[in-house]
Amino acid sequence: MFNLTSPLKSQPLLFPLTSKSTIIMTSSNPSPPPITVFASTTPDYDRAKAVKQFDETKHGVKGLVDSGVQKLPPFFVHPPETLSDLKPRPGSESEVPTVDFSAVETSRAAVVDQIRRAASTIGFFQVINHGIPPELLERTVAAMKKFHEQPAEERARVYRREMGTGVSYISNVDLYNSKAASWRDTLQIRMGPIAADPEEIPEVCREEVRAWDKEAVRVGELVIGLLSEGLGLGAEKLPEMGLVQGRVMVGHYYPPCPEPDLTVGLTSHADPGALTVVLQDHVGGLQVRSKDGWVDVKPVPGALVFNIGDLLQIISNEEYKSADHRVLANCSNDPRVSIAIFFNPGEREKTFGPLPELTSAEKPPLYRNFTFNEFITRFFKKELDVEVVGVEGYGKLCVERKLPSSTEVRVIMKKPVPNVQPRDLPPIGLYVSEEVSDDDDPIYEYASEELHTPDQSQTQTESLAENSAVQEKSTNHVISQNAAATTPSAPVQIPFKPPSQQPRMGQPKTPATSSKFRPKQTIRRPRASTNSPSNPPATPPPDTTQTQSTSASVATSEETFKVAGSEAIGMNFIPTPVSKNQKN
Ligand SMILES: O=C(O)CCC(=O)C(=O)O
Ligand SMILES: [Fe+2]
Repeated sequence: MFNLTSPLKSQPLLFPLTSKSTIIMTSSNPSPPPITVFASTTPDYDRAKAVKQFDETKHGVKGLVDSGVQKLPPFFVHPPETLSDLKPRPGSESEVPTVDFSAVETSRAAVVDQIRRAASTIGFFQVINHGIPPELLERTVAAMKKFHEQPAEERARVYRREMGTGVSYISNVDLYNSKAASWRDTLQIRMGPIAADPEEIPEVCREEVRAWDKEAVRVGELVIGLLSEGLGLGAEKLPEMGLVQGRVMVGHYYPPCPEPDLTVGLTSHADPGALTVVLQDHVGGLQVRSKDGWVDVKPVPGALVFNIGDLLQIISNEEYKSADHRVLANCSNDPRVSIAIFFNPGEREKTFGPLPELTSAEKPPLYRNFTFNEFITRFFKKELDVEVVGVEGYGKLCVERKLPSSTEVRVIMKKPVPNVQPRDLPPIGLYVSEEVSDDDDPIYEYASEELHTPDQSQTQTESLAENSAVQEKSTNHVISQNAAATTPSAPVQIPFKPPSQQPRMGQPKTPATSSKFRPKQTIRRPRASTNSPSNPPATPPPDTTQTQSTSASVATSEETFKVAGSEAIGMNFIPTPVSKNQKN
């Protein structure tokens, strides 16, 4: 899954491309020399052109390594705020527990407890003795490695950004939108609810990935049952919600990196779906963010790594935690291979939200109900759309628009917002609307009255039950600090209209409740698109990369919006509902 940290979390600022950056590396070397990155900052460096050229080779990062590169192409160099934070806390790996499933039969309650504890703290755990034959796991990793190490022409045959066939080999899903590329290539395969035609899956790994998917579903369902018990819901409740039917598999290949201190393998993100399982090889580099800092998820032979996704965090009303995680650039001599499966609901129109069993007057729902369709659309909109970044001054809601180039547009809401508390803030996508006017300039509009005026006529309970809003994690994080500083009074629950009544993209405005803001710079966006995450356009339009080189414009492909700034791998494969005559 997109900061990008999570699509739901605060994003680092864009990499300033206009000036030379000096990065002081904090390594074990007592006096590390400052590393000066001239790369992306050289005035005549045409980043957009370089990115496009790289993409058009269709050979991925592996192709670069095979060509003998010793220095990173500049567009792989990450910003100082990422690079200065690449080490884990020493000795912290023990925080990700390893759970032995051979005890499920004999001591189920103990296993449930171990999983519950991990899911509600660090959000990650490893599972051993899960019953998947070790040879199958080894064969699957070897087959995926073989795919990525085929002759470049073979790989190039499936190198594509569009997902129509359900199979795509790609380097950096967000290549055209991210602030910096990552040292990794990926083979993505849709496994459910409508699996890719097996003939489309590269033969070199076809049999293995299908067998791995089958076994992973079995273990995934068991894990979801145990997680369900951990919530006190019995073993059936979560499994009955069909959370493993929509599946995307990603086979990542992280080639050895010549300058691993200047880039990453996979940027920090949280997975948006319900649950993820990762089969990783021996190399290592996966890290999860704990409350005290980054923690290694060390390879354990034969183990599967499980992590809670955003959807399960929401369903569990935050009993379970969807944690940020990342992969460091590979500093070993061996390539790293990992194969993840994202478990998502199979039905996009089904409604999700905190389970009523998990809410009460003391534990009110922290999110409102939504369809998975809506959730995932918001996920993909998040990075490029307006984002609340803080409360400035006395209760002024500050939103910021981030673009894939060096443009940032900051909009300060004029209306004071007293008593803003993290939980009171609305989901941004539902409240900030954007229009393309006649001259193609977007107009930002904030329905301020509607949003922030508490409706005193409703009781708190009613407002929570009927109108509780989906909360942005990023909003929560950022606002909670700022709001605490500016609004010390007790939280006030502010009711919101149901999403269907909120201003949306392209809907007519209500002048009485709107304030208009014009961004400082012209931003060109498509007038309309019918593309959906499951139905992306064939290719980025020709001007996509070019727009990135000009700081005042934004990519014009709907697909690039959806994956914007995100490494939400595989989520552009969001499954469509299974039609009656099709099955997995
Ligand atoms: O490669 C890994 O170990 C993790 C992959 C991951 O987090 C993802 O694909 O979302
Ligand atoms: Fe992930």
